[in-house]
Amino acid sequence: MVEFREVTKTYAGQPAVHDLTLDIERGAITVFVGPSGCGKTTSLRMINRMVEPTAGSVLVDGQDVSAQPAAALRRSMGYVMQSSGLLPHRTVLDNVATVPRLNGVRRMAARKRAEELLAVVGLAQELGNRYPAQLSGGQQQRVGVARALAADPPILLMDEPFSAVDPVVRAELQQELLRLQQHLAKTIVFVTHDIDEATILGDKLAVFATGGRLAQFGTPEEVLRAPVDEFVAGFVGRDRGFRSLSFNNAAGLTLLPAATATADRAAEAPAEGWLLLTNDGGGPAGWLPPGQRDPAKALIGGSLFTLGSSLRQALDAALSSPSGAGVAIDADGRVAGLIEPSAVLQRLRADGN
Ligand SMILES: Nc1ncnc2c1ncn2[C@@H]1O[C@H](COP(=O)(O)OP(=O)(O)OP(=O)(O)O)[C@@H](O)[C@H]1O
Repeated sequence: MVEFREVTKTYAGQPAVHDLTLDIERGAITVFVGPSGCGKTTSLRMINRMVEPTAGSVLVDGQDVSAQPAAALRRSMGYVMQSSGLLPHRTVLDNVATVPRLNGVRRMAARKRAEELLAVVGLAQELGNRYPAQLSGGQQQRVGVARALAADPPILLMDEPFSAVDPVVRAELQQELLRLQQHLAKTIVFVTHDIDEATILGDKLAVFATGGRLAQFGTPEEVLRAPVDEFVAGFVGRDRGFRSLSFNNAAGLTLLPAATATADRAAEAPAEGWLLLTNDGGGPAGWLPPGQRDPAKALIGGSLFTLGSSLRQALDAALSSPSGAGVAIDADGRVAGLIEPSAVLQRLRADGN
């Protein structure tokens, strides 16, 4: 779909991108990741000719982009950037309708489509008549995504789109993008310098190194488990072993039975050992330490492990639990058992890791 062929871009003799050859898969999310100044944005912008290569070529669907009119090419791809790039003097709806209008869609039809897109990206209809400055940063980024999707382009270019919002909103936006992508199946090229964001979103990661060199191209799992050199190993960080647990399915993990009681029955439970309080629906509701059976004294539980999710979640549940044993829940949120940290390690050993 998008191919870089021996692409180099130099500024005043200095390489911003050096000899990049890369195939970007159709319908997948490819993340360009790497430290600041290593050529990610420059590479992205050569796809829609915002930047022209010094040497080499970029092909889209087999056609060299340099042979296509730049303005039309740019309109044929969605583009989302860090500052949402919205036009300040136009309402949200008009911003979203901009590209369809440029493409000749009639005003009413473009606005109707814009209204639908606000819903798609999770924004309330009434925000449509506001101006960008009247929205939060996270809302502005959602509008930016809606605007990029408005002309239904097959390719979406996203340059650090979520880096200006706080971590909670950022995590929400990442999940929204993944949810959208399940239906849309766009070819997405996403730039970030955050390896966590890259592993969450990417089907493939292209790790860039200083000097605009492509250091590694592979799935997030490959990059975390087998970095090709010291640079990539250093960039993906010291937690990479822990992070790569996200790729280990926890099926077969040994669960221990949990001693549970609802708050009104807690006093009747044996005094020894930790007691897991449950609510009426059978879900976890806090922990009582050995010897303590007063529900008002319950300790807040740790993170929960949902059956079927990754070993990373399982280990995190175990490590964050006040009792030292993580709580596993089923799809209905009911307590399914307990996870000891040692069970996670056993499971890993069985996997051969
Ligand atoms: N228009 C320009 N003129 C001169 N040098 C440029 C220009 N654009 C980028 N560069 C240089 O090219 C190199 C790569 O820049 P680029 O923006 O692609 O990096 P990046 O990996 O996206 O970094 P960041 O994460 O900080 O945005 C940098 O050294 C930068 O200073």
